[in-house]
Amino acid sequence: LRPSSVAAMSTGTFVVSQPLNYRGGARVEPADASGTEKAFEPATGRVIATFTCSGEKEVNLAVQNAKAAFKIWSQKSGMERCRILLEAARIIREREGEIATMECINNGKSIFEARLDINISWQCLEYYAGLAASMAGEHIQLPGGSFGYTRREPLGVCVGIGAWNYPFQIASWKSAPALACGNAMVFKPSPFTPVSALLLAEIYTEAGVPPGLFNVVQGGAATGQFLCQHPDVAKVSFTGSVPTGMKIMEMSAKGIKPVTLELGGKSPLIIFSDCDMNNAVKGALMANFLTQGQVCCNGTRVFVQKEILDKFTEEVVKQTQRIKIGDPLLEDTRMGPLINRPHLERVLGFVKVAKEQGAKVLCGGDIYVPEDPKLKDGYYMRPCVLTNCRDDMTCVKEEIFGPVMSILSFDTEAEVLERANDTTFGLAAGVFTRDIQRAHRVVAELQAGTCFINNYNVSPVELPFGGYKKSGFGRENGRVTIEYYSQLKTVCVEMGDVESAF
Ligand SMILES: NC(=O)c1ccc[n+]([C@@H]2O[C@H](COP(=O)([O-])OP(=O)(O)OC[C@H]3O[C@@H](n4cnc5c(N)ncnc54)[C@H](O)[C@@H]3O)[C@@H](O)[C@H]2O)c1
Ligand SMILES: C[N+](C)(C)CCCC=O
Repeated sequence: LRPSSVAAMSTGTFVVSQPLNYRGGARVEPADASGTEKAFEPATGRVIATFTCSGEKEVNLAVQNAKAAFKIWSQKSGMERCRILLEAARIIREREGEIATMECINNGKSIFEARLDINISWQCLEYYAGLAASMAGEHIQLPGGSFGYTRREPLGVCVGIGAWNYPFQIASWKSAPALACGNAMVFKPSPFTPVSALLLAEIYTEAGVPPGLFNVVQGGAATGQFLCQHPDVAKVSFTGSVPTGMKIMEMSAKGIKPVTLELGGKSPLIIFSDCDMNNAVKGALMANFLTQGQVCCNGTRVFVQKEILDKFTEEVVKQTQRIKIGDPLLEDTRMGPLINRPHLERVLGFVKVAKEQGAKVLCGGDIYVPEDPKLKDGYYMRPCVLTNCRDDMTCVKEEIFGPVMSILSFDTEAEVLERANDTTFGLAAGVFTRDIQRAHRVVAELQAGTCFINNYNVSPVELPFGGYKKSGFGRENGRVTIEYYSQLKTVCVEMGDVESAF
């Protein structure tokens, strides 16, 4: 794939002809199989790749390659790792258009958003390159001239398993801190979006990592299980649903492997009547409709204080109806298709149940057929705003993972806090208010790993991201993630004689 050819690509033309596994610094066909999968272009419903899912033998080969590369990489100084990661970040930036185009074709998100995702990805590599160079232990003075020190050491071969909504970004968020700490990685993308992780693998190689440091194996649950159960894997970092997260944790527990779990959510967004209305409306759209609503941290339970309910709702509906749906590769498109047909039907099913349970559809919630004939088999729907919602409705309780916003009204701060926290999820939350004291008081009470004040779904790589409660544990991004990809060795040094108890 060369930048010029891919960047110039139009919807309905791309097919994958190269192998989709990456091992030992090159694309390879897997050594064995556990079935085949098809990847689609959601915009047209076309198959763009049919590929073999990796079996146990291929997973083992990838892990062995990673082990060999780990020996070389883990001996490098932080500065040496920093230079290579910076070079990888530079290449991603240079190839942003090509990578964004691939992401757009395979995932369906608009090219506008795909560029933002790739932008965040190279920033993530830059950030951890910087931290690689400054990673250090402590020196601790002990009595009698003795002393101790700590070494922050890598874990070994880490496994990354990704979801389909942010394919390149997830691969970057996992690999950048892992590699910065001196680890190797075997990454398994979602079988729905197998393509862009290969571009990252090629970029790492071009930047100068040892062959085998970052490998890609393709497949679904069976391949993922081989990875999690492999005895030479030191850690699993998983992004996906709560039910799969539970399985990953169970498998990892058997090998006493640390896990990072980035799982689903049903996050609250609280709009107080003293908010800046313009910003609150924009925030609600950002909280619900990025990537066709298929975002883990979306604020889909929008609690609006009664005094401004009508005005806010009217404006949200007006702006939602203006969202340009269609070919995701067109510059002015802001909403593309959902990931696949079954998922589209699942999301439409949630809207149907919401209506049956008494919610009112103010806009959207139905299939959208673009005028362009080549898009007629794509998976489009119109973004939906629901009102008359109650806390016990399915649309308010369950993660829909589609463009469906539920508006709920509230009277008091105490009431909305209790309702906002009444969920088993705890990924994110947001609050819009001009009252700075209230803003901080409210976020202190919200049971969520990431809270936004007067904005939503921005993700600076300097800030840790992750969940409370069933939304998982461990963090991605920020300085703290170094702790999730390294272990601390304590060295105790005696400068005198041994005082034996015997
Ligand atoms: N918290 C976050 O950062 C974050 C980010 C993106 C998506 N998500 C969540 O991901 C979900 C949507 O993604 P999805 O549908 O791809 O999730 P999923 O759980 O179905 O799959 C995620 C990944 O796990 C793999 N997998 C499935 N079964 C497995 C098993 N038994 N063993 C090992 N691997 C297995 C899949 O092949 C895929 O690569 C949503 O719930 C969303 O909220 C969370
Ligand atoms: C970049 N966002 C919008 C914060 C999404 C992070 C990953 C969640 O699905």
